[in-house]
Amino acid sequence: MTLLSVENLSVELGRRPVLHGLDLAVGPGEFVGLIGPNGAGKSTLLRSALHLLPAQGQVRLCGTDSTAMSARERAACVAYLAQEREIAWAVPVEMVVALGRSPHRPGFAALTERDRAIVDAAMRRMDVEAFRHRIATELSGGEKARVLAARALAQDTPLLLADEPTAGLDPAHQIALMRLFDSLAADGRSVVASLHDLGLAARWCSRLILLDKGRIVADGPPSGVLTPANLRAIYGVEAFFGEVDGAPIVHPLDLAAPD
Ligand SMILES: Nc1ncnc2c1ncn2[C@@H]1O[C@H](COP(=O)(O)OP(=O)(O)OP(=O)(O)O)[C@@H](O)[C@H]1O
Repeated sequence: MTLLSVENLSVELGRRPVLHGLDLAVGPGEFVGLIGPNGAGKSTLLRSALHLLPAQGQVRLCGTDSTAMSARERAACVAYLAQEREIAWAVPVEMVVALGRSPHRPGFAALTERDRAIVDAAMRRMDVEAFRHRIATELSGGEKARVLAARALAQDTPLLLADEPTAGLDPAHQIALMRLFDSLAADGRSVVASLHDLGLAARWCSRLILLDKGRIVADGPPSGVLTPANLRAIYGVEAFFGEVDGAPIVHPLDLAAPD
C-alpha cells in the first residue's frame, strides 16, 4: 500500500500556478528527501497533501482518498512538522509533546499508560527529556524544533511529512534526526522531509525528489538525483562529490559559472 500518493496535483496561490500536475507515490520503508531551490514548491506540496491548501488533483493517504477522511482519520495516518516552529501556549514541554496523542484519544480523555510511554519515548528520541518541565515558549529555536519533532513522533503515524526539520539544529541533532527518520523507515513507516542540506539528503535519504519551479525534475536514489549536471542546472552550484561506506557525499563548493 502506498502511504502517500498524489496524482495530477496542481496548486495556484494568489492566482500564480505553483505546482503543475505532480504525480508521486511513497511506499512504506522510504525516507524521501524533497529538495529544490527556494520557491520550488516543496512546502506547497507538503501542505497541499495535508489539505492545508486548496489544490486540484487527487491525494491518497494510507491508501484512502484524503477528501473522504475526517481530520481525526488523517491525523492517525500522517503527522506534520511545519516549517514554522511556533509554539502558541506557554505550557511545559511534556504537555506540548503529549498533544501528539490527541488524535488517538476521545475528547479530553486523560493520557493512558500507553500514551505516557509513547510520549516519554518521543521525548527521549528527540533529546528533550532534560527540559520536559520547562515552559516551551521559553526555549531556544533549535530546542523548540526538537520539541515539535517529539510531538510529531508521539502521534505515532505510519507517515511523517516534515518541512525543513533540520533547520536550526546543531550538527549532532541534525544527524540524530536523520538517523531517527532512517530508523522509522526501517520500521516500515515513511518519512518525506524537505531539506536544503544536500549533504544530509545525500547521506541519509533512500530517495530524493528534486523539484524546480513546481515540477518534479528528478526522482530516484540520491546518487542519480544529485548529479553535477542537476546541481549546476537547478541550483546553480558546483559541488564536491565523494563516497563513504557506499553513501554519496555531496558538498556545494561554489556558484556555477553562468552559461
Ligand atoms: N500565499 C501565497 N501567495 C502567492 N504565492 C505564494 C504564496 N505562498 C507561496 N507562494 C509562492 O509559491 C512558490 C512556492 O513556495 P514554497 O513555499 O512551496 O517553496 P519552497 O520550495 O518550500 O521554498 P523554500 O525552500 O524557500 O521554503 C513560491 O514562488 C512562493 O513565492
